[in-house]
Amino acid sequence: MDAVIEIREVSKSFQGQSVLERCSLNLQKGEIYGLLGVNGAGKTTLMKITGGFQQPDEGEARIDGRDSWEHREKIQSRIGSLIETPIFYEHLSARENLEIHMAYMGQNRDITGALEQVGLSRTGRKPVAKFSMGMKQRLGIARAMLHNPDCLLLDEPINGLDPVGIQEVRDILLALAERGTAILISSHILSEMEQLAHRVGILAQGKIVEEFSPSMMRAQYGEDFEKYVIDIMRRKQV
Ligand SMILES: Nc1ncnc2c1ncn2[C@@H]1O[C@H](COP(=O)(O)OP(=O)(O)OP(=O)(O)O)[C@@H](O)[C@H]1O
Repeated sequence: MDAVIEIREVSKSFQGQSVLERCSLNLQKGEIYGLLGVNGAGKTTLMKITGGFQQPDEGEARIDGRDSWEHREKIQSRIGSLIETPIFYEHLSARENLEIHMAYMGQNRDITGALEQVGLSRTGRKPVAKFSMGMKQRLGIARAMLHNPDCLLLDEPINGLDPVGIQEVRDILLALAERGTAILISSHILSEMEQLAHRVGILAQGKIVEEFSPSMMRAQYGEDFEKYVIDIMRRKQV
């Protein structure tokens, strides 16, 4: 089966400091891939390169066969992404922000349904400036998935969400994957990855140093599962 996301031997340095070093990974249609790594491991950088928001020094990222950097405008109009803190028109409401986004994407989708899905349907005319961090995060998720993208890039999407929000987002992502969306998601929270990801990759020393299926790993290691994974992350840290 063809991969929706293909990252091949991507390298990236900032001011001579290598962050990614010949990093490769693939994602299939309908797959949720969890990117796990310590602070500064390069997860956000990898997400940005995947979505064509940053140019790799070497190697390539492809979405649906297209080079993400070369075709970044087209790619970014097709994928959904939530990378770092989402930026909104702060003086406008949640609905107005989504309307502007839809106009930009040249689409007309069910904004009411999307707001309901993320629990923001009753925010009315309240400007985003008055939203809590979790509410902004929910709005970012609604915006990322509003146009039913084939591919979603989500950098720590449950950051700032309450347990209800986490459950809602988890259900939404599982349903999207069920319908065929490929989802690359980063998180620091292993238990969250376990409940969501089909495959988890540990990013350390600039590349994926270990890949596993959380359910198989749990079956194999039982209660020692977390310890095993944290040990790998610790050992591979530079
Ligand atoms: N534009 C930039 N200029 C300089 N350094 C950068 C830039 N972007 C990222 N870095 C550096 O690259 C490294 C990896 O950053 P990145 O944000 O990708 O890590 P991360 O795994 O997402 O971290 P966290 O879990 O803390 O969010 C860090 O040392 C960061 O300071």
